[in-house]
Amino acid sequence: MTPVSTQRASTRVTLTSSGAEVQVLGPVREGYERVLTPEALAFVGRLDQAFAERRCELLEARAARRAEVASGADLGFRSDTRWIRTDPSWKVAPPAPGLEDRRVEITGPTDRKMAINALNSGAKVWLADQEDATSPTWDNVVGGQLTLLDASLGTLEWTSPDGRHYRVTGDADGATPTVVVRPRGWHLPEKHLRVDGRPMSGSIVDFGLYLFHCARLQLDAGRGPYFYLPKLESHLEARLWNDVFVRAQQMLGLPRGTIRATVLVETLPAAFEMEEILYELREHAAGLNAGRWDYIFSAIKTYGTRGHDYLLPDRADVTMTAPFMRAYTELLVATCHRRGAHAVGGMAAAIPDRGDPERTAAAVAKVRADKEREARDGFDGSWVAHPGLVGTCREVFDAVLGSRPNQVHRHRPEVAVTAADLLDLGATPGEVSAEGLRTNVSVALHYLEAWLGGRGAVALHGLMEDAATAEISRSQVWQWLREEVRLTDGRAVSRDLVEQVLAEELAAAREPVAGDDARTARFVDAAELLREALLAERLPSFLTTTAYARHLVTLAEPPSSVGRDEAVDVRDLSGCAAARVDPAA
Ligand SMILES: CC(=O)SCCNC(=O)CCNC(=O)[C@H](O)C(C)(C)COP(=O)(O)OP(=O)(O)OC[C@H]1O[C@@H](n2cnc3c(N)ncnc32)[C@H](O)[C@@H]1OP(=O)(O)O
Ligand SMILES: O=CC(=O)O
Ligand SMILES: [Mg+2]
Repeated sequence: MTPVSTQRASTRVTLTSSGAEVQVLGPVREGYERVLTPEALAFVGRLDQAFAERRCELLEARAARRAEVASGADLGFRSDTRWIRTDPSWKVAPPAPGLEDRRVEITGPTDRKMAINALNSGAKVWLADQEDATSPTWDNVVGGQLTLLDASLGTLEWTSPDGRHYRVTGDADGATPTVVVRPRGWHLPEKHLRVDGRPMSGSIVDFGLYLFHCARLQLDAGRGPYFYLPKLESHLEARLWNDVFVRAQQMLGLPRGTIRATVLVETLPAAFEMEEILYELREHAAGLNAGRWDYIFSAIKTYGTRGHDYLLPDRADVTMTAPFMRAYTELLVATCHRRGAHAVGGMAAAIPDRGDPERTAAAVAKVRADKEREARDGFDGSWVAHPGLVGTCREVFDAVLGSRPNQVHRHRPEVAVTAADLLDLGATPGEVSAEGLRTNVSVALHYLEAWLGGRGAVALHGLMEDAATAEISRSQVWQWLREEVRLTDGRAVSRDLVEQVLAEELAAAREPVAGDDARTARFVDAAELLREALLAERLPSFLTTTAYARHLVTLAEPPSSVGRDEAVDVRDLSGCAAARVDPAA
């Protein structure tokens, strides 16, 4: 790697190297220098430089496709890539060490306590989440990398404020899960790190820092640098990731194919390109995951302006047995197994409550039923949100897999899913109720408040809520308002009704935190963000891009040549400011 020269201000590091000038605008707290080394920053800076333009083009392509569907064109399987789907000869790479058996995967954010609990949970895989379950504050981004570094070094420990000491001991046999890191999606920028005077991609930062520091440590431990790739909308986005992998491996002297990636099929457009996505990534592909929550959100985002035929009922009624959801998971399993890839199931949101055994039993029963359906359908393993659910998921998959590590051999030639099946949103049974409307507003409000406070996953009403579930809640309200849907109580959803429910929910949320100025202020900010998103003429692409730009960017000091507003343009949501229309808006 080219040597870099470093100038270090108290809280700002400027690097100059062959072509990459990286600035750290976030505070550099004690310990951060272990992750933000000149070499690591130069590495992510160069990667970002190499792929920034393509990232922005692909984000624009997302916006263009959404506009086409809004004006009446339908999604469909591509004709130009038909040969990929019909050529039976290609397969993805065989499973890498530590990824052969994925019967139970625990997901969770990368703070130290949760990480240790996940590593001790008995799961086969820990999805170390810098995405749906993480609020990307600067401290969470860098702190998460420190957690991953210490976990890879085997030195991860933590003491809670009440004196409880946490360390990694693994399961009863001392085994720890394989670590699979989920970086942020392509739409999110990292505004605390700049290269050539513009914000870097959050995906490249999360991926690049982990790869740089931990790839060799993971390989030495008999595993490897593994990733989950979120929110892809096309095979061209998979190609971009593959090219990033090839370049990154070259730069670090890692053999091609060392990295492995499991792609979340969690957007409606991506469901039409599952096979192409595996093909693009085939030397790095480990499998596909059915990311059900973002998938529902994407269905609303993509078809939400197409009228009653595409209207979804209350969130609680949009289950995995809805025809369009069933079509999606059936296609995913069949596609994966045809190509030798793992099919990994999704998240049942019910979670245990240690203060309420009855609620816990009901949650466990729900999760069991969900995992049983997945195991029967051919999935090779699935996700849980809580250590208390690891045993349930394992039991269910043990019963189907026995001593085999997976059921990739189980082909599903009988599965014949059409474009119409994937788009059959209107056949989802259920109704739109006043309670559903209120729950959506309440969940989105409470989730946003937590997110602004640095927590990316929370338990609300006995369910795990994260960025994906909150996006469903707010986009449903937007769609129901647009369609002026009649609720089961006879009222039509109107601006006035939405404003009224939001005001009532805000008042109810503020009451128990009266006297806590920080939380009160966050609820007010959350309500303002939510109000804009619910009443916007055009459904905003993501809640998190606006919330991030306005509230999560904490500069140690602006770069000397520019002021704060210029350094962090709150209108620039994606870091693609040059684009005519911000594709993340
Ligand atoms: C749509 C998607 O993308 S799904 C994937 C992304 N979402 C996630 O990963 C959410 C993961 N789950 C969570 O974050 C948590 O379970 C929450 C926030 C929902 C609930 O957490 P809590 O309120 O702390 O639950 P609870 O009090 O029951 O936790 C009991 C213990 O289990 C730990 N725990 C709970 N969930 C997890 C987890 N996923 N990973 C590791 N530890 C966990 C808690 O830290 C706590 O530890 P402690 O006893 O040492 O204090
Ligand atoms: O990331 C998973 C999802 O369901 O969304
Ligand atoms: Mg998701």
